[in-house]
Amino acid sequence: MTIGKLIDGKAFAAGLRDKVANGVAGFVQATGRKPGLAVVLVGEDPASSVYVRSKGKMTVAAGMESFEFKRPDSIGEDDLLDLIEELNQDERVDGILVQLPLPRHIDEAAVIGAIDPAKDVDGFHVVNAGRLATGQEALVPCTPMGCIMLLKDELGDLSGLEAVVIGRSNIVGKPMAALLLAESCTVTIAHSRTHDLASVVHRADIVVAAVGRPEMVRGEWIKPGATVIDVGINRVADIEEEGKSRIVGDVATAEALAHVRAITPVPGGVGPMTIAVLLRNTLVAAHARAGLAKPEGL
Ligand SMILES: Nc1nc(=O)c2c([nH]1)NC[C@@H]1CN(c3ccc(C(=O)N[C@@H](CCC(=O)O)C(=O)O)cc3)C=[N+]21
Repeated sequence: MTIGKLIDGKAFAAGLRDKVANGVAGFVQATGRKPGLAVVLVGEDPASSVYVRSKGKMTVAAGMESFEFKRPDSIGEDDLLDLIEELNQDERVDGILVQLPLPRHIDEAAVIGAIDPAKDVDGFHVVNAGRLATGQEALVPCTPMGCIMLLKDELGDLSGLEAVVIGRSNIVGKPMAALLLAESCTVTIAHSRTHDLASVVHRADIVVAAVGRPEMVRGEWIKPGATVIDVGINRVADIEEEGKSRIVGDVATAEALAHVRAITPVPGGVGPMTIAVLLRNTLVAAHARAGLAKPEGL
């Protein structure tokens, strides 16, 4: 049996961050200031803290200004909304990211809705979601945008291809489907209520798995020669070493490799792309806010 290829998202993301760094240098020359990204973290979740730290490091490495705001779990919604309003008004801030999920007592939609859409580098505001859905210029959610970049790099023109997205979240599934549709794919959104998921997936030339269930998509589900993007990041107990954990995706990668043309690994696939696109979106937002043309090649 032939073996498919692993898509090196880590390397692709590094290349994208280099392009962003070049674009940042141009922006600094044109405006005399650095693009700025503000990240807001509520609570002490260790995994979230790790991601926020790594975002901050990569922001600075790309030549941008990083502003981090940590607030306790106990923060009231009003105080969080006040912070966002401050960041909306701050001229040094081009991008605002509020790390999700938020504590249960805070209305996530209200917080996202308070972000200036021009600074919404996550692309979660309804204005950006609506612009994406209607084919207008928008800030696009980082993870789906990263997936599209990997797919176009692997396959070239996507038009006419059968794409199945598993998962219907506002963060990945829905914007992913909108982007695939914009590339003229035939798009199906499958989810937890879908009947006979295996058969639905078997139709697909492109599979995007974003369900958050470890290795749920099995190798035999995959149509021979399909390209698979695994968005899942699931921490599971390591059976080899007691007390240790490892990260697996939503796809049984080893099985799938016997069927696919190409598949993204976890880790080292979509995850690094998410942060690289966040930097890209921050640079794009900075250009728009400064009245400059969109940076080329990004
Ligand atoms: N407003 C908001 N925007 C986000 O974009 C957002 C968020 N909230 N909340 C949390 C999730 C999670 N997330 C990840 C980003 C990069 C990796 C990543 O780089 N992962 C590496 C390393 C994985 C590891 O070893 O821990 C990989 O997959 O290779 C993972 C997860 C962004 N998120």
